[in-house]
Amino acid sequence: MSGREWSSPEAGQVLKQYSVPDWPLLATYLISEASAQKSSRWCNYISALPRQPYSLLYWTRAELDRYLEASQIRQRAIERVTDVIGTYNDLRLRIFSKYPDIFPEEVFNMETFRWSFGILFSRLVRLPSMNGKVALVPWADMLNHSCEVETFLDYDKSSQGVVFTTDRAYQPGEQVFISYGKKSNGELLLSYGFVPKEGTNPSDLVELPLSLKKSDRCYKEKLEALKKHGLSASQCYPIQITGWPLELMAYAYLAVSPPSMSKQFDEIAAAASNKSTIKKDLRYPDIEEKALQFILDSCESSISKYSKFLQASGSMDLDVTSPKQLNRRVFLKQLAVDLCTSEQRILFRAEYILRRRLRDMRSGELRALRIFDGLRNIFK
Ligand SMILES: C[S@@+](CC[C@H](N)C(=O)[O-])C[C@H]1O[C@@H](n2cnc3c(N)ncnc32)[C@H](O)[C@@H]1O
Repeated sequence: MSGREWSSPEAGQVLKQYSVPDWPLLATYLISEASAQKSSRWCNYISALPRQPYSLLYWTRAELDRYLEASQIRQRAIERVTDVIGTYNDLRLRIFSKYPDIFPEEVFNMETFRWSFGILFSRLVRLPSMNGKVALVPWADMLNHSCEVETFLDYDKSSQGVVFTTDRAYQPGEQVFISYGKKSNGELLLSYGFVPKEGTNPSDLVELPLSLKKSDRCYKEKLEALKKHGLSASQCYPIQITGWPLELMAYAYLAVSPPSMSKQFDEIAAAASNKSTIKKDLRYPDIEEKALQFILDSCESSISKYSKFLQASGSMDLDVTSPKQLNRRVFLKQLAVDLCTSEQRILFRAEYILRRRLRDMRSGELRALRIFDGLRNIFK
């Protein structure tokens, strides 16, 4: 973005001088152009943008705590809000405060940054053909997402524009969708403020938190091994309706492994790290049952958190003082119910698979024990 493209060229020059990265640069640009109103070349585009994008950036901390307590997306939203506040404060301290005439606080403040970041999170397009460069693409960002299409926006060199090709035939007047990428329902809520219909998103997943037990005799050694591979005593792993990653199983092996396996702690912790490039399907038959039980316990503890929220949501006091606030709270609560229902559904599936695997293992062991007892009786 060159200085000439700014309605306020001085603002563009200052940001260039400070080598501001893409996202904060675009966020500042958007605010600057919005404040230029009719004299901005993007006036029509900006006036069509939502005043309040629907992302989780616009949920208060109390709303996140209340409605998303069961989901790990709550933590992601808190981190995102913190990042946006941090980015704004950094720009304010390093740049805006030094050029108050170019960046007056009435225009460049936390509220306008929350808006511009909300717009970026819900409308930026990543262009694979331009090495993943991000861009706001007027018209293309009017397209809604569908989990059922495989149509992505990209830069096309021959036509020198952003294009997409539909993956199916559409009837005249029918709504055309694109894909915002293979994102879970939680990620779609986080950035775009909506949750797809239940069971329609093949990329959906739930983050399952796992933790080492504080009472573990090898807690210190295991934690050390985890830290060495960039992990901590509590880790989240994605579970999909189709299964879970090898890293999750490795973490479970580490959590249940006895002191006699201390020599393998490092190898297991490495396999639990998704940073390791060599994916290793570790197998420790002696502790497999314990590891599966550990995952099952974690699933059940998460499921009960979702159940508690979903049961309470029916009779939840929305604590409002105006009809406008009531509409907002009803809307947010419904989004949270939809998200929690979809995440809990994945956990129910994992619980079913784990219980069946454990039952098969245990009945196999029982059969082996019976055969062993039978043989012992014969020899008696
Ligand atoms: C890139 S814009 C898409 C165009 C949008 N309708 C608009 O012009 O504001 C992204 C926003 O559209 C909405 N959106 C996109 N796909 C949706 C869907 N499948 N269901 C509900 N809302 C959707 C969300 O509010 C999201 O933040």
